Amino acid sequence: MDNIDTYLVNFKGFNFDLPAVDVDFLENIEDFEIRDDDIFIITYPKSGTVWGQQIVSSICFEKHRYGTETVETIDRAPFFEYNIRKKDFLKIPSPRIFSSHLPYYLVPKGLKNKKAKIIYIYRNPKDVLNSYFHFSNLMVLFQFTKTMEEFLEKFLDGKVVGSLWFDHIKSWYEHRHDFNILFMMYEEMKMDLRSSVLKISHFLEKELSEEDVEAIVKKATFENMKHDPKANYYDIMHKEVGTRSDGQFLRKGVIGDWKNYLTVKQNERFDRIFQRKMKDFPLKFIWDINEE
Ligand SMILES: Nc1ncnc2c1ncn2[C@@H]1O[C@H](COP(=O)(O)OS(=O)(=O)O)[C@@H](OP(=O)(O)O)[C@H]1O
Repeated sequence: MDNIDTYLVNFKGFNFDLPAVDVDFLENIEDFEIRDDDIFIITYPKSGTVWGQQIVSSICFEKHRYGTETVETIDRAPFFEYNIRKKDFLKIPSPRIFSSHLPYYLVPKGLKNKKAKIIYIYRNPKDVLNSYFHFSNLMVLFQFTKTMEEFLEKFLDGKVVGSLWFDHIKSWYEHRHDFNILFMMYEEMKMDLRSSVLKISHFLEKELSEEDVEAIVKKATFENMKHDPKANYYDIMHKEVGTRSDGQFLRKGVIGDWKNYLTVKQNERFDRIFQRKMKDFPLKFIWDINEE
């Protein structure tokens, strides 16, 4: 355990958000008892976690899908290592859905039984960087960074919650055979939400009617989530955790917004590092809405 500054703590080589993490929980995470029907949504921060929560919750729970309950998405699919609302995970009825940014080597070892399921959502890292820059400056739990240049430095050094993006995705992918895992790409979800919902429901072995699929797709659009108080995190951010301004969690939800924030020089630098680090990595990335 190594406190890096007032915002970051390093535990076993991975950076956590110091104000939000429960260190005792981390110490015991390896032995956390996994149920066969547990579902984990795992991401590097700002890659579509909350979107995944909304989709998976709507697939698993009819009441969530049709809005006939008052449960917020964060309570349907709580963050595992950031248990902000202090839920008793042992009392959550099955199927439990957890959200997490953990690296493969820190997740409960029961996940290796390959019965419980993991959905790993990834996003092109320039949009991750950009989303992260805005989010960190909004939330009091994260360090404020004046310029994109400064944040880029931190991101490329892995001095952020979640450590290095490159390590996170590469090591999860390399260890995919140890888990029952489905990789989903944010950009594909954006371009074809319906197919993505079907892919996820198939992986979760949930039968859905045409009406169900339609309801889930509708519920998981950016526009719907942005205006749905149970899904948009407004209360938790602004009333419970604390923000520096009136920004939104569901900021833009688009592909390629990084183009509005990275200079040509910053972009070229990113490309050079990306090419070096991701050489031979088989998953493709979509950087621009006009790409396929
Ligand atoms: N429905 C839907 N459609 C498209 N995009 C969506 C959706 N829901 C969330 N988002 C966008 O995902 C970004 C937040 O990522 P995370 O949920 O992983 O953030 S966190 O790590 O849990 O804090 C953040 O991206 P940016 O808008 O680029 O900042 C959210 O807007």
